[in-house]
Amino acid sequence: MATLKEVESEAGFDQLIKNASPSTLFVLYFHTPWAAPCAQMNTILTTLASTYPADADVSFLSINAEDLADISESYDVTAVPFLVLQKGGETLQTVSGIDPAKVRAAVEKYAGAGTAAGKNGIPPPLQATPLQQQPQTNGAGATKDLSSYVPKDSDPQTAPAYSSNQESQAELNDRLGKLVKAAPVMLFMKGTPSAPQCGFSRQLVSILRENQVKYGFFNILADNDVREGLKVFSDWPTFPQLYTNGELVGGLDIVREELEADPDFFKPFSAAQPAPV
Ligand SMILES: N[C@@H](CCC(=O)N[C@@H](CS)C(=O)NCC(=O)O)C(=O)O
Repeated sequence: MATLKEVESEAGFDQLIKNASPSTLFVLYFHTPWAAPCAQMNTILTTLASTYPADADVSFLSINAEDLADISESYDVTAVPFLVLQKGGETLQTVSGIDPAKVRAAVEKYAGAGTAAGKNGIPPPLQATPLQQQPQTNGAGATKDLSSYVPKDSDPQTAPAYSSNQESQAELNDRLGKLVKAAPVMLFMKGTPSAPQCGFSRQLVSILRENQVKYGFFNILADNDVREGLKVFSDWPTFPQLYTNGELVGGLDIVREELEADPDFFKPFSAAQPAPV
């Protein structure tokens, strides 16, 4: 059966791509060791890979986005987890964040379905049950984003569907407490970095990009509990909200002020620096 292979070096990656047949589908999975959602994505992709035979024309590669910065830069990776589907040197599709159904649908679209037996081994969220559902947006592309979703349960597969009445206040606070620490820099925004749904969020994404900050993000339009809960939890009424090491920095205006006062504000979180552990 096919496996998810860790790419060890840029040279190794180049070699793999160069030697591949033009018909091989590459599933490039960018991750970092410190981003909690990547652990879930790892399980999802390992299971999905196992549904294909070893000689299938599909190659699942896991790439540490920080250690192999040249590769992640060449694929415009600004947040993890991030998936690129590529064939014959052409990017066919990207998937940002954890969305098991979307990941599986994307891979199957280009590689065909895996084996039925293997499919049965895919955790439930990969089949029908979404981890969260979101109200339909205006169709601008950010229909679902869970990139830095940390489930309230220890088992990611049993994370609750989006619903206001399923989660007590204490449970929500517990989830929010984990979410704000899901990555050293966490951005709670409207939409996704590639498709922001609000100008303030768009501007903050640009600032993070300019400063080469590696960050996790959460689309608050995907989860109204998080949207409303975070306003109370952090006593901050608007979005975007930026957190570093679990502490609220503020919204767009505050981030601008911080940067004005200290242009190196993001240096500890910059792609140029080793990731804090
Ligand atoms: N000046 C604010 C602007 C942010 C803002 O006003 N956001 C509004 C509109 S996008 C908001 O989040 N409102 C609450 C909501 O939509 O839930 C900042 O510095 O971040």
